[in-house]
Amino acid sequence: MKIGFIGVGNMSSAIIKGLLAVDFVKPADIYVHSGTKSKYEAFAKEYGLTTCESNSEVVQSADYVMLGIKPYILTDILKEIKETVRQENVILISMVTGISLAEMQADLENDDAKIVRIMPNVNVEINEGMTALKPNKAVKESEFQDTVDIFTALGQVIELPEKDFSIFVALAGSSPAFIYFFIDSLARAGVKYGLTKKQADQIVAQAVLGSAKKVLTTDKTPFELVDDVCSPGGTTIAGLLALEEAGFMTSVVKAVDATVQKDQNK
Ligand SMILES: NC(=O)C1=CN([C@@H]2O[C@H](COP(=O)(O)OP(=O)(O)OC[C@H]3O[C@@H](n4cnc5c(N)ncnc54)[C@H](OP(=O)(O)O)[C@@H]3O)[C@@H](O)[C@H]2O)C=CC1
Ligand SMILES: O=C(O)[C@@H]1CCC=N1
Repeated sequence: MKIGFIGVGNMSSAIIKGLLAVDFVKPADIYVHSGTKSKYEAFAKEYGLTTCESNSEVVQSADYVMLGIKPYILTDILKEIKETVRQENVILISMVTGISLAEMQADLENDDAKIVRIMPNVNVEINEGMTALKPNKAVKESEFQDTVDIFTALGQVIELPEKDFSIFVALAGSSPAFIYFFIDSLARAGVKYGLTKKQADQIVAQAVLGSAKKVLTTDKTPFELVDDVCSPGGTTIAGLLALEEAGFMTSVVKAVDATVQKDQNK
């Protein structure tokens, strides 16, 4: 399988590193092109990837082409590659937030163009990603299965209707930033009490990792797990009530609301 990337920024490079880590494809079977030649050439050289001279050349070279570009340039890029897309049996995989399959087909002026809309997160780099996928009608079952296989190699996958992509962005696409921020805040409190930041980061990250694994492996709900940690009259309930007095759950929901709103106003 040959996989192309139009745009090799934070998200595409995380996907590439994750794929190479599990030998999903040979480095030379990954084709890249981005906005700045010096940047994508240096990245390609470091990982042994194949460079292309244009976005259209990526479409000519690869079977599956990921669109790893910002929403505001997607229309221009689709117009740039639309003739090549017509000529090649290529499957486009768009990770671009807020742009529907129908909008992309319209930009390509081609309802037969094969497109899978996805929403990954940066943790694909360590093969612990969470990716949502939705193919358009033109994508064959075997082609969609290939796309699912790519992202299964990079973590967990879920097929979702497009109407759920905005909330998925908040819960999985953007949430690593919220979770890193939570980890940093908790660790910083550790520094306030005399730990080094390095010690505190490690302690908190392991606590978050263990808690996430527990949620994924138990039949209990997260709320029941909260109860299990809160000893009557103990330290945890004191901390938990202070967290809620400061509006923890409301803050989290507000973050999700803002993320969803931004995604829908792209
Ligand atoms: N970052 C994340 O965690 C996630 C991002 N996404 C989505 O992925 C997409 C990419 O995001 P991200 O990787 O963070 O963004 P970056 O800004 O890191 O990367 C954008 C890429 O687009 C390239 N680019 C700009 N102009 C062109 C052009 N004319 N032709 C080809 N490539 C071009 C840039 O090239 P250069 O730098 O060489 O100029 C760069 O490689 C966005 O739509 C985002 O919403 C989705 C899920 C998670
Ligand atoms: O911030 C963004 O717009 C992208 C989408 C999800 C994560 N990063």
